[in-house]
Amino acid sequence: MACRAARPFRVLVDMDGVLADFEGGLLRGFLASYPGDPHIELTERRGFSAREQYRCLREDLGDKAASVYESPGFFLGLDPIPAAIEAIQEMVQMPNTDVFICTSPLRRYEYCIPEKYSWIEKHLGPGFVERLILTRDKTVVSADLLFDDKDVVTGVEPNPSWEHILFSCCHNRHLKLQTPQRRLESWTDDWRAILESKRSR
Ligand SMILES: Cc1cn([C@H]2C[C@H](OP(=O)(O)O)[C@@H](CO)O2)c(=O)[nH]c1=O
Ligand SMILES: [Mg+2]
Repeated sequence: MACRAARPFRVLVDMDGVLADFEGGLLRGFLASYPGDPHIELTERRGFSAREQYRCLREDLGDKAASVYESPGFFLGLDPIPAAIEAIQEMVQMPNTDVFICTSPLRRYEYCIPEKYSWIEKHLGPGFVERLILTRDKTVVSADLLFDDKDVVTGVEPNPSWEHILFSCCHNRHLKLQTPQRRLESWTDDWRAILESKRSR
């Protein structure tokens, strides 16, 4: 029987909270749109859903927070996470490595989807748009690693092929990981070591 050559190592990189600063953009947009209302400082953020935490602060604030990220221009206007652009540009050049950006669109997708494409083109160039995977279920995408700021990434596949590396973000910083779960603190942390350790397993 013919042997199949091993495929290149495959990395999925999440977008919001990992490449694009969703939380910083939300706070900035909220303060601009609702200056008289209470807000949540980034150091006080807990839990993945900003809408839920704003709703707990005061019932009407959940919808106000959502109105910020559902507005035209929100996703395109997000700042890159520090050192993210340099890191993914370097990663994509690594030999025997395939890199994809794997992101979930909002349910209200009309601005979010085209703006995610435009953001990639703006910050990483048109060639990178080819690497964009949009899915509400990341568990069905096969890869070796997934860098994602969401603490629990679930879907229809109970045993995803990737190892989830939790990317630190204001809403997950306080979480204590269960062994053997791993974290990347930032793009200035040693992401190369994570790739190499997984590659050699
Ligand atoms: C509603 C919401 C969305 N998002 C991001 C996650 C998804 O992008 P990503 O998969 O790139 O992290 C996108 C749609 O839900 O918006 C947050 O990060 N926090 C939120 O509270
Ligand atoms: Mg994310």
